[in-house]
Amino acid sequence: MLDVAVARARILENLSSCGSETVSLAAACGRVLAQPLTANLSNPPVSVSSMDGYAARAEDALVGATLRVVGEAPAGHPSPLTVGPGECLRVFTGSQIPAGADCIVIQENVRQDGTLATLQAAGRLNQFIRHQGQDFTAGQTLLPAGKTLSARDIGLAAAAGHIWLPVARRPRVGILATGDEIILPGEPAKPDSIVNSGAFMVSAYLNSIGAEAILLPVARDNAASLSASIAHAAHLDLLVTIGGASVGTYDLVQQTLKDHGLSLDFWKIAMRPGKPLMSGKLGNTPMIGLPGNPVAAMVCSLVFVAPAVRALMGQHIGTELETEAAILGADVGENDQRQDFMRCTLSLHAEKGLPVVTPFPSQDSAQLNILAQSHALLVRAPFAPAEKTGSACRMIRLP
Ligand SMILES: Nc1nc2c(c(=O)[nH]1)N[C@H]1C(S)=C(S)[C@@H](COP(=O)(O)OP(=O)(O)OC[C@H]3O[C@@H](n4cnc5c(N)ncnc54)[C@H](O)[C@@H]3O)O[C@H]1N2
Ligand code: MOO
Repeated sequence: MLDVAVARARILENLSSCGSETVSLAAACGRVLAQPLTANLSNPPVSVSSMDGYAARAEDALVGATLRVVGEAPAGHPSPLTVGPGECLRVFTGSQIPAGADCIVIQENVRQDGTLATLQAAGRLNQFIRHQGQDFTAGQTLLPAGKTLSARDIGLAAAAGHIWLPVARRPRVGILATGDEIILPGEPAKPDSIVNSGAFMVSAYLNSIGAEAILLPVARDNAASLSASIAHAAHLDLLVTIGGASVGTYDLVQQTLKDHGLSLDFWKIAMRPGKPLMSGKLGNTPMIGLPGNPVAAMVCSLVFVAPAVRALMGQHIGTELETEAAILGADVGENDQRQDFMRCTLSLHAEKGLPVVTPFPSQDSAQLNILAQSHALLVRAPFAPAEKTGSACRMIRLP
C-alpha cells in the first residue's frame, strides 16, 4: 500500500493547467487568476483631498490667518487655478489638489465670510492629502497568478481599471458513481437501495472550489454499463469514479477502465478511510478512483481530488498535506499501518488557545451523519502510538 504523501505527489506530478478564459469582473469572484494582475491606473490617479475643506499653502495656514478664497473645485471638476500666497481654494472629499496647495484645512476649522476664510486651526504640510499612487501605481503588479479572487480583489481590479479578467477555466470533472444498489435521491427505492450521496457530495464540494462537476450516468456492476458511462468521459479534464474500487467480484471499475485504455499508476494506499484509492490516465484524461463508502469518497476528495482540481487551475500545490496543530480531546489507541483521518468535533482550549479535537467514537466510513457533524479530521501517522487526552496532535479542518 502506497504512502498517502507519495500517492498525492504521484497524482499531482501528472497535472498541469487546463487553460484559461476571460470573464467579466463580477463573474471572476471565486475564480483563479490566470495571469498576474497589473494596474492600468494609479490609485488615486491624482493627489486628492481626503476631507471637505480648503486647499492652501501650509506656510500660510496659520491659526488666525485670513486667506482669500479664489475658487471652488468639486470632486470631478479640477480647478485650473494655482493657489498663491495668502490664497486658498474650496475643495471637497475626492477633489483634486490644486496646483500650489500642499495642505487641507477642514471646513470645521474655517469661518468663511464672502471670499475670505479665517482659519481657527493651523494646517500642516500634506495634511488630509491622499497622494497620487499612494495606494498603487500604474504598471504595478497587484495580484499573482494562481490567486483565488475574493470580492476585495475584484474591488482592487476595478480600481486598477480592469473590466475583464483572465481566469483559469473551470476544470470539467466527471463523477461516475457505480453499483447495482445505487439510486438517485427521490427515485423509488428497493429495500436495499443506497442513494447516490457520494456523487452529490463530491460534486458539491468540487464545484465549491471552482470545478465544473458533471454527473455521468450511474454505471451498474457490469462491464457493458460501465463502458456506456465511460464513453461519456471525452471532454473531461478529470474523471472521478466512485465505488467498485475494492477487491469484490463485482468491483469492475479498474478492469473495465483498463479495457478502455486506462494506464493505472497506483491502486491501494495506506489510508483510513480510503484504502482502495486508484489513479491513472484514461488516454490523456487523468483519472482518480474513489472508494464507494461515502466518507472515504469525501476524505479522498479533500486529500487528492481537490489538490488535483487546483493543479488543473494552475495553482501551485505542495505535495505535503497541510495540517494544523491541535490538542487531543480524548484518548486514542495505537494506529496500524494506515494513516488515519478521524472525524472530530472542535472546541477551543481555554488556556493554550489551541483547537481541541475530539474524535467520534464510531469512525465507520458509511456514516454520513457523523461526517456532517464533524468540524475537522484528526490526522494520525501510520503506527502512531496510543496517545492521551491533552497530547499534541495534527488536524485538517473540514470545508
Ligand atoms: N475483502 C475486502 N473487502 C473490502 C476491502 C478490502 O480491503 N478487502 N476494503 C474495504 C474498504 S476500505 C472500502 S472503502 C470499501 C470500498 O469498496 P468499493 O470502492 O469497491 O465500494 P463499493 O463496494 O462499490 O461500495 C462500498 C459501500 O459504499 C456504498 N456506495 C457505493 N457508491 C456509493 C455512492 N455513490 N453513494 C453512496 N454510497 C455508495 C455501497 O453501497 C457500499 O455499501 O470496500 C471495503 N471492502
Ligand atoms: O476506505 Mo474504507 O472507508 O477504509 O472502509
